[in-house]
Amino acid sequence: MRKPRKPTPAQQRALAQHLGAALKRNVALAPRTSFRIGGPAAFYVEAKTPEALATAVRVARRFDIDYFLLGRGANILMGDRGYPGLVIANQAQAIDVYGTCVTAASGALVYPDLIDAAVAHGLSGLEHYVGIPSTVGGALWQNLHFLSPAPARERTMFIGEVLESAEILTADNERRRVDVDYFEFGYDQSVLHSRDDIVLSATFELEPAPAETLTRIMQENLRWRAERHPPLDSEPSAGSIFRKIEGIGAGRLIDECGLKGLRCGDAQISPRHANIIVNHGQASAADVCALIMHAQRCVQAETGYWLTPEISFVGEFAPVTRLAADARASTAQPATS
Ligand SMILES: NC(=O)C1=CN([C@@H]2O[C@H](COP(=O)(O)OP(=O)(O)OC[C@H]3O[C@@H](n4cnc5c(N)ncnc54)[C@H](OP(=O)(O)O)[C@@H]3O)[C@@H](O)[C@H]2O)C=CC1
Ligand SMILES: C=C(O[C@H]1[C@H](O)[C@@H](CO)O[C@H](OP(=O)(O)OP(=O)(O)OC[C@H]2O[C@@H](n3ccc(=O)[nH]c3=O)[C@H](O)[C@@H]2O)[C@@H]1NC(C)=O)C(=O)O
Repeated sequence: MRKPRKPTPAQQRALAQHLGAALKRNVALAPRTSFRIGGPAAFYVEAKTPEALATAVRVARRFDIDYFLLGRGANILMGDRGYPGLVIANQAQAIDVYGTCVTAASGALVYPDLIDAAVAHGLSGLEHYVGIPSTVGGALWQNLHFLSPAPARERTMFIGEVLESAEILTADNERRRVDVDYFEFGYDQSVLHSRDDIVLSATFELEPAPAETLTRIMQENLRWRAERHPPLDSEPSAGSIFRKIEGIGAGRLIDECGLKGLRCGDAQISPRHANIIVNHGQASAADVCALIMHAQRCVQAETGYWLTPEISFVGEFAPVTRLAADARASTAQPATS
């Protein structure tokens, strides 16, 4: 990814002129990410509707201003020096239900808002993703997934299976309705990784189902997550740090290298799940990067596998100053607070 640039004075004037009072400066981003890490956005705008989202993106593109589209901030590590360009926070959240179809603006939260709306109408297809932090746009970007219902849990289910169509803003700034095939969904994969399209809204085709079935699936899935993953509210994280290694498991490799519980500053490889790094309060992006690099080196040296990050690294990063040796030493001294 190209290093984002600070807008020139002429670009800053264009932003102020076209975004008006909605444009904010120097806005803290850490509270807007699930990791609660990272420096501020130099320029920041909240888009409350798909139209406002399309406008903000068009302005940034027209004046060649670097921008980042922020969803729930659940799959990113924001750099300690923040984002020097324009952060567009997607807060377009309208949800409409017609028969068995649910249409949501791309900034709507999959959980709780979209799932609650579907379940309240007795509609099945989205309840599997309960407890996973994501906007609708982020969910299509990554083809949000979870295991099929208990007790079998025999396969992975993907949100692409219930997507009917979406409205996108193409890289050429055209608003277009596209169907599910357009997305070329795979595991953690969609066409959005390789094209500059923005999802504005999405329509899901769901199936009627008894309320008891939907409630049971949601309770079982919430329990599954609570048993395996650190709680997001008290131990902020970005979910899995590394991509899945099919049939082996990134988490298993890190665990087998004895790295669970390893700390660097306030960042720690979760003692509960080795593929999740948690922030104990004041962790910096540099602390997280030190743990990532350390895990990559250890796993490669001991198993021959290279761990590829699943999260996106956004903005400007300070150098990693605390290194593996410090991190390893800190495991010998359990935190006192
Ligand atoms: N399975 C699990 O347990 C978990 C899964 N996740 C995944 O993390 C993601 C979190 O979503 P969210 O917090 O909303 O996303 P983020 O704010 O973390 O942004 C992640 C990326 O999504 C892309 N994106 C976001 N919104 C849109 C949009 N409207 N149109 C096109 N691309 C978009 C952007 O890609 P770009 O930079 O290319 O524009 C961005 O880099 C989901 O995909 C979810 O599946 C997260 C935690 C746990
Ligand atoms: C949490 C995420 O997604 C989750 C998703 O919730 C669940 C359910 O579908 O399947 C994946 O988890 P996972 O725990 O199976 O993935 P990995 O981290 O690769 O672990 C694989 C296996 O390793 C073993 N494992 C895991 C952690 C650990 O500390 N020790 C260990 O031995 C477990 O047996 C586990 O099943 C997704 N992770 C990835 C990287 O794909 C996320 O994307 O942020």
